Amino acid sequence: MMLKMIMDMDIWDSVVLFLVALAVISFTHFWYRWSHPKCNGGKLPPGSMGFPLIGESLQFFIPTRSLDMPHFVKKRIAKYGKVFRTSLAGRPIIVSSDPEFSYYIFQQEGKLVNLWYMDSFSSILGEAPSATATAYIHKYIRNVVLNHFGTETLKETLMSKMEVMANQSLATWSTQPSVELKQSLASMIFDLTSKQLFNYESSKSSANMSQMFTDFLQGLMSFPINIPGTAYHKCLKNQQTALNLMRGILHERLKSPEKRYGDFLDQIVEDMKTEEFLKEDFVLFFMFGLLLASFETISATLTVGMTLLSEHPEVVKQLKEEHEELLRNREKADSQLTWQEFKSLTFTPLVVSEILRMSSVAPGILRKVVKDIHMNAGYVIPEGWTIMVVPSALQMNPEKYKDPLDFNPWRWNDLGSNVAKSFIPFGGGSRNCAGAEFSKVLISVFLHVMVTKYSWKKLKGGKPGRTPALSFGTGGLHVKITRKSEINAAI
Ligand code: HEM
Repeated sequence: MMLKMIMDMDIWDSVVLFLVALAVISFTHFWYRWSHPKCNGGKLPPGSMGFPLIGESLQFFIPTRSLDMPHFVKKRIAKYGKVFRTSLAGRPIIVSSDPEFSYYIFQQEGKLVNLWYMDSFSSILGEAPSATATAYIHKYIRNVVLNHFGTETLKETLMSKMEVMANQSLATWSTQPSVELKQSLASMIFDLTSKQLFNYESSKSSANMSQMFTDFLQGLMSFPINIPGTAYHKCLKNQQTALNLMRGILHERLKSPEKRYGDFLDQIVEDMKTEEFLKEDFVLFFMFGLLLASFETISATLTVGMTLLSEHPEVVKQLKEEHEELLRNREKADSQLTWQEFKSLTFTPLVVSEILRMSSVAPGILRKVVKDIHMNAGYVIPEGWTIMVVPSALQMNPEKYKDPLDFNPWRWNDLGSNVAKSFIPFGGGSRNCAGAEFSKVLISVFLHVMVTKYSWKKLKGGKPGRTPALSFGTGGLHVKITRKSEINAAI
């Protein structure tokens, strides 16, 4: 029957039939190749590559309406186990929520894996840096960040600046009927870090640079289609505007290098004379990255913290007792928090750890595979793939944290080093966050001022979720902040 139909066809029908058959065969072949990527000397970890080109991106971006790990990751772990393969935005990816494997990967820096951001740096530097150059640049970056944001600077000047900043911000906010905390905290921290980085004072500038950065970050987590109207397009435009503003500041500095501001850019401008890799674009991307890494992460963490504290008066009570005890033991009640006092706190660090665990701000920590990785059970991760370690999946793992969605700072009394490999808010290995100490001090100082001088009441919002970046819905977290003296006067 089929044969008769074919024999009855004219030449054009046959050509069309041939082309359709060819297209079906090619597409089936392409689909098969797509869903069964090449893997030499073993098999790939279980998982699915989703649809050609978009992979499983659509499922990945389905929002999760709680602080739990993203739905997508939870579902795939249940189906395939703690290490699985997928494809996101056209890239083959291994997702890990396995503490031992993730720890192993963090230790493989420069051997089996490399930092993903070196790719962007290569395009700025014009060529891929050698392994030695990469290690040198990385060392430079860490040192220069720690010089300006590390323990010594915190002790000497930064912690005191943080307290002044918290006092000023809270005093202003307490005069307002309602404050949206996420945005307000973001601008407060942006002001602190941008001043520390390039002496930027937002009050003296007409451009809202902190908003540009916030919009940039929103777009970064959206689907990467660069056409007008998409979040991604807006994200790239915002990045360009912010970079141009920073370029202007850098040019001013290069014009009169003798002028000193005592900030991070002073050191960079000085080092540009001797360090070849410190080209203008590199410096701008570096500062852009640092600003982004600092203010969004801490403001999101603190907003989650304030939401959780609003729901747990028993934690606020113990926090208050600890900080009021500090004040009682001071000779001068209005003096600033000293490093010694900060180090003497015992309950506050538990609260900060619990806030960091639950907020899991970094949606994923990325590494690029530079040499095939052979795992247990004959699995192989091929060179060129990306590994994404998901902190929320490790930090919300019920095998490690009993009732992981419960905000319970006291759990840290018993956990100690048992969870070292399952507590990675700041990443791990030699690339772990250079701003970890800065962030913990800032959160503690803010809480110190908040609980000793103010009280707050949640008005609306404060429903954190993951998209998969931490999000607070459209409304954020609205609170009324009241100064203690006003509460006392009213009594
Ligand atoms: C709550 C706040 C923060 C969180 C949760 C956070 C998280 C992270 C994470 C997950 C990484 C990646 C680590 C890795 O790849 O293994 C990282 C890297 C980094 N962070 Fe943070 N960060 C925070 C605040 C900051 C701040 C305030 C600064 C700067 C002042 C900063 C500077 C950096 C730098 C420079 C790196 C790259 C380190 C390297 O490659 O050696 N971060 N951060």
